[in-house]
Amino acid sequence: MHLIQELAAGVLERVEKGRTLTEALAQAQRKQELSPAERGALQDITYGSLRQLGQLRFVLRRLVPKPLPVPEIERLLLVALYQLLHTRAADYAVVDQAVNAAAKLAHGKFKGLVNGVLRNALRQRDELLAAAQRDNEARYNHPRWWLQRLRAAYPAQWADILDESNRHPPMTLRVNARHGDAAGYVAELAAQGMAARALDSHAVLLEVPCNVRELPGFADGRVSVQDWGAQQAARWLDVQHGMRVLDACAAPGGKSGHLLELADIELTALDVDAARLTRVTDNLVRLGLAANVVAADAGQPAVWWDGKPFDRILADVPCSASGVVRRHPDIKWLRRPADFAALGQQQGALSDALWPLLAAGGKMLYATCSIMPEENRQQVEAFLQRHPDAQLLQDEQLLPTAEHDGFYYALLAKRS
Ligand SMILES: C[S@@+](CC[C@H](N)C(=O)[O-])C[C@H]1O[C@@H](n2cnc3c(N)ncnc32)[C@H](O)[C@@H]1O
Repeated sequence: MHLIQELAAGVLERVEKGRTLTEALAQAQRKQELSPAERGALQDITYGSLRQLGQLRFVLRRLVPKPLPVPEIERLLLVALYQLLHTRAADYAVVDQAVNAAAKLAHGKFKGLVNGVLRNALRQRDELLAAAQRDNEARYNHPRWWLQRLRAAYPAQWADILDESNRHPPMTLRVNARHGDAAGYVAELAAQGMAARALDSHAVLLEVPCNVRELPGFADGRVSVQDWGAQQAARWLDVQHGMRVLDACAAPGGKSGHLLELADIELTALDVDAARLTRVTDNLVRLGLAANVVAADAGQPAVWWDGKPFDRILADVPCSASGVVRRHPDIKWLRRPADFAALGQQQGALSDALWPLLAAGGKMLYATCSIMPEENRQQVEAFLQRHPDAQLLQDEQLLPTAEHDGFYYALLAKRS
């Protein structure tokens, strides 16, 4: 098991240096042949450590007031503290493994320190956790600047949003409307001993997340995994048979698939990232549906657009992803306050570039998985100022709850 601690500490290091958790985990798994159980353990420990990083750092500084000269030892301690404070792993085993892992670093100089710190953590557990509750970054496990922004935007809800963002995410399914509905699929799951409930006509919330291989009909495209908040996009766009539709930021293709399930449309699924775009193709193959899949920059339509206007455009623009932090706990530590200016610029430029591609009387849905107003309502207000032929039909800020992630949608119509 000390191998898992070492790998987990390495994943934390790569995230600290700016890699996403998904990339860092994939790299660790490529480097080392792991059994399915070890892969699961590595995933649980890294996701958990990043979810609780504010608290773990606070506890570590209480036990060792100054950062250690060897950052690998710091990360090893954070991982071991996560295991001691938040998992059912046997205390003695966690400490032994961390000491063995420390023996391999810095000529074993910190073996004794690692042993002492972890034993102190166990002895002082209750006091340390109580003290962490009194420090906002430790209590809410988000950077201080993030707390301030959220507090300003949501004076009444900020603490609930943060608590929700620190929970494990729900696993929600979208039943392919071409093959069935939520009520029928819930019954099918029940017959297999899997508890679930319908959220609407085609969305199903699983009581316990599972591997997709256990889902009846997954391989045949009868069902997909998609958060309920994300499922609102295709519904809002209200696609009808025969329409020309553009999904301008399509990868990995969750919303493209949903749009195609709802009507026989001519869909262009575009994304600038050719590697991510292969996942759109894979998803559509599994669903047995087809689109014109294009690797190109949505902001440069002259390069790829045939000049025929679209009846519907989905602009699911790149964003801070602040509404899906519980699925990607690295996000809150990777983002910087300065990112919002660059993201806002990109969001405005993409919306402006896409607007001329929309037919008169057509609709464009501006979407983000962010809860920050500067990426959402404020972007749309500025867009409406720049485009007098645009009318806001409806917008909604979804905040993360037990049933869905945080999303923003604004449905814009082009005056005829
Ligand atoms: C929020 S994700 C889209 C999620 C997708 N709509 C879904 O439901 O599965 C944003 C996507 O925008 C893409 N993107 C970023 N800049 C782009 C650009 N200039 N043109 C096209 N796609 C872009 C990214 O590669 C990323 O895949």
